[in-house]
Amino acid sequence: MTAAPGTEATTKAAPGGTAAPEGDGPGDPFDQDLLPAPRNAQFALLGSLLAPARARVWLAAVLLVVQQAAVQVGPLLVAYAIDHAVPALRAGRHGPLIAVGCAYIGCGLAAGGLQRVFIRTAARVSQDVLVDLRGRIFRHAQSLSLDFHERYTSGRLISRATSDVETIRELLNDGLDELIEVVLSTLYIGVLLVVLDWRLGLVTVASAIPLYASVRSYQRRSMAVYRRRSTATAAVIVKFTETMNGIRPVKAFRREEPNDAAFADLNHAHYRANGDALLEMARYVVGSRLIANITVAGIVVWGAYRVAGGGMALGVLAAFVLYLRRLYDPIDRLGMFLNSYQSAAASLEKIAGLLAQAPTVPEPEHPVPLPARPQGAPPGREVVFDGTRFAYRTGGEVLPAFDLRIPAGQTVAVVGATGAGKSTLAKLLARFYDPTEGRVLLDGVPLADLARDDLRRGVVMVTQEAFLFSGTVAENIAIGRPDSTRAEVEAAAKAIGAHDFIAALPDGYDTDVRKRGGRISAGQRQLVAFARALLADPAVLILDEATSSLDIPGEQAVQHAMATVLRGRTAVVIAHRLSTVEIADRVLVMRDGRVVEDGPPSELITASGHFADLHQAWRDSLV
Ligand SMILES: Nc1ncnc2c1ncn2[C@@H]1O[C@H](COP(=O)(O)OP(=O)(O)OP(=O)(O)O)[C@@H](O)[C@H]1O
Repeated sequence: MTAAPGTEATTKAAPGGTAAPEGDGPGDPFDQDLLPAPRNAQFALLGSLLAPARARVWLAAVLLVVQQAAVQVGPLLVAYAIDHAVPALRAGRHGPLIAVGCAYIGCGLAAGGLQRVFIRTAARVSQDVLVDLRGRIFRHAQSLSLDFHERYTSGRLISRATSDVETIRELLNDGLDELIEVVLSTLYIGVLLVVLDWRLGLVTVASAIPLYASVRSYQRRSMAVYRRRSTATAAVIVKFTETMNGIRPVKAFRREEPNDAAFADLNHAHYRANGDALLEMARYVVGSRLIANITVAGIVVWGAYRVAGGGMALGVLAAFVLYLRRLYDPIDRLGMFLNSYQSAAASLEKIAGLLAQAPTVPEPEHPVPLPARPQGAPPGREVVFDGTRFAYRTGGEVLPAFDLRIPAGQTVAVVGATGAGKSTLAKLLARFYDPTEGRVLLDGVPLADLARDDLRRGVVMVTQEAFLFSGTVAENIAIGRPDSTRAEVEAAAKAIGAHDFIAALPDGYDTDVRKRGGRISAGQRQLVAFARALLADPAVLILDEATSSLDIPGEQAVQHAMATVLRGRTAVVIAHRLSTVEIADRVLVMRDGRVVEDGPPSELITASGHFADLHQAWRDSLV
């Protein structure tokens, strides 16, 4: 047995359900949101996400280049109207003004049409990227080994897949086109200004130097703030999900108030990080507007003197001022873009760190098939622990040089004090972990060499939490063998003795286990888990027997079901009940990661060893 039910696969829960990730100390990367990744992994990730949409990205870029050209013609037309169409009008010629008006409307329509196509193309690209990214996070998180999930909490994973993906969505949907637009319009306008009047143009271009410095300093300062904000967001999500996951211990230990206080602290830290981010943004906007306004004022004054002196046409000055507005207006939006860029960069870094984690229990490169069972051989398969040593990443050695042979078809009950290493033995046999040294063999084939499908068919572990997924009772049983028919599902349930209670549910086998009326008791959940295992029909079944005290009829039903599911295969039961030990062919007593007694139950009971003492204690507890 390991942690409290429901927490086994994530973390060891502290009282109150506020699970703390286990770490190697202050330097443990798993204490941080940011996991170690190769340099520039985030750019490689972005590149690989955009690669399938390369053609669309180019199309969007070309559309934007043409669209911006159409947009930037406007002030030139105004200059032409002031300097040429108005004098022509004074001379009685209407043609130039009508031509300018039509050209203005034409450019506006073209820009609008192109923008529409661009938005649709960009939206497709960003949707594809997001779907791909979410899928990659889910698939990768699922493929990572149990030791990863025990250290990196599920709350953090959720925040990677939700809030981090969301910030990337914001960048892709609202920020990226903004940046390209700003860069393009700056280029167009810069060239047009120098062409219109090179002296004033150069002054404007010179103003880019302090503006660039302002952007760079904002970027530097805000990166740290955005990292902090994204970590604070994740902390809020982690606290929320972990508290709700552990709502039972929260209630049992009356942890509501301390939890409220802890959540309020995290919420406040998030508020402060958010406030700091906005403050940085405000500083940037104020600074860059000041630079822009000083430049505009200087140009208007100098330009006015030159117009008055006849060195410059009025229309050109008007176009200049219009262009300056267009040049400086996006500065605030550039800040907003940098804002979402910083958030997205921080999120992308975290997601890249997650995706860079390799499973510690990898699929074999050259899988070895399980040998066919000879005719007449006993059912099940032989299990051998061959010089197996094992230590969790966080902690000392749990199994020191472990040797064990379980012949095919044998039912072994494993008993021992808490922390003796029983669950660890079971998890090594289910290949949740690989041994630090030595091997675990199934009919002579190391588990590490078995293909995933062979391993799934070969070894099944039923944990005591008997987890039910959302869906119907029938679907939950069919997880054991997804291609099974309804008749096979019902046959398994009948064999286990679960049919009657399932038939009595509001919709029988089609009852949704998460909906009202579909709630089933702990003992019934165990029966569903047994039916699932029976349907899977593995060669080796590992059972982490529930310790929860069932009522007597419930206990009897579970005992009967257990006997059914264990029959005809190799079985390892982490036994907590006397009755379970009695149905075993062999009992292993474990202490400190070693087998200290090994034999049939009847022999061990009469001997004067550890098992006899345990047996006596059980008997006494039954009185
Ligand atoms: N995920 C883990 N990370 C680090 N140490 C662990 C982990 N799981 C178990 N341990 C440690 O390994 C040792 C053996 O634990 P194990 O769960 O195998 O014992 P057990 O015999 O099944 O005990 P119980 O009946 O209480 O579950 C214990 O000292 C435990 O603290």
